[in-house]
Amino acid sequence: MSVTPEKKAPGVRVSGLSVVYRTPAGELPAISGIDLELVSGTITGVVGESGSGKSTLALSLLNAVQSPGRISAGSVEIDGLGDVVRLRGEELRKARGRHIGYVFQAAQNSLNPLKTVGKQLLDLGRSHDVADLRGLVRDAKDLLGRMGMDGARVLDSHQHELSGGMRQRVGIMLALVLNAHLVVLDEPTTALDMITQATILRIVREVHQERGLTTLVITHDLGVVAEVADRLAVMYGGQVVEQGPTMEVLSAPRHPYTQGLLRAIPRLLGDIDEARALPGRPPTLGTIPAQGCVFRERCVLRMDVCETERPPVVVSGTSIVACHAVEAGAGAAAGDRPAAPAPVEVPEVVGAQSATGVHEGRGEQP
Ligand SMILES: Nc1ncnc2c1ncn2[C@@H]1O[C@H](COP(=O)(O)OP(=O)(O)OP(=O)(O)O)[C@@H](O)[C@H]1O
Repeated sequence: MSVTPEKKAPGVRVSGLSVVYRTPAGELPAISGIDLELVSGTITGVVGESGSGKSTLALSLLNAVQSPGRISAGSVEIDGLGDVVRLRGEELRKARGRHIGYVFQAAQNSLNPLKTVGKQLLDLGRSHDVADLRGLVRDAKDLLGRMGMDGARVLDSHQHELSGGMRQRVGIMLALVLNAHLVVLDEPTTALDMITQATILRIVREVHQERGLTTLVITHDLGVVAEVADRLAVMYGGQVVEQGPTMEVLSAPRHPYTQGLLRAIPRLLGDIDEARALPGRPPTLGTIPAQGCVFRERCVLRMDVCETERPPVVVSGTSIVACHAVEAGAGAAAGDRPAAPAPVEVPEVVGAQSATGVHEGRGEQP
């Protein structure tokens, strides 16, 4: 298959995507049957608790799921590249970096400690047949300068000479410098202080607009998506349970899980007791229910059908929610509706508090 990438923000359509990991108990699904569209030129945020499958989804966009994992079903159609799940070898290597830029979790620790950043930049350029290496260095300095750093100094530095926030910005520079038009950022601001986090989110937004990108931001922090994302997808137990325009989802969440996540965020103003942690724990690979609704164990709207049937997808405008109770409520007369919790406020502070409490990054690299 020949790859003829378009040099403009590509649209991405993820359809029926499932990934399994091999375990002593057999192959178990980490994500199953995911449908998600990244609209050309927009920023999509994917949010969910640790283990919900966010990083696995991000890796799938690059066809970079490593053994013991594998994509077991579905497709990832990227405009100009086709179905990435079918790409192999050199085509796949070229697609990554050149057409799909990415910063993976723990990017802060993924630089080569023995080489300067500049040397690694040149290696990257050569491996992608960049003819104008001077131009590449110029672009890198420019990007680093935009992110508030002295580009020349950073390129001359080794990893240990840079702070965590600086390394994170170097990671973002390396994701953008080959001029990819689809960019995947997995936890771009985790482990950064609030000021650095706000700076990085502003840069992500600015560069996205200036360069005309399609961007996917993976995070466990609802404050981060509220800050940068045009659209939001909420993951739980390896499935997307709600998606739609960010402000719509945050101001009128319909899935009980999204409602629970929002309630768990303490406010700057107001009574701290009003923040209510979502009771229970998210499922692990071995405990994701094989049938029915993956969220039912923690759900206040649980019904009998949730035990056996995967929730139907309820579409309303450009928002989608997968929930039996929402479907029943939407279809029933007002008096018969399940008692949906009241709407919740949009988070006020960027990253003031993780939506999900503790975050456990593993720092896997493709
Ligand atoms: N290499 C692996 N081998 C076995 N199981 C894995 C592997 N990588 C991920 N998993 C499992 O797959 C599920 C999804 O993990 P994933 O890392 O995609 O979630 P996540 O939402 O990104 O979590 P986090 O925010 O902690 O990174 C989890 O149950 C995880 O334990």
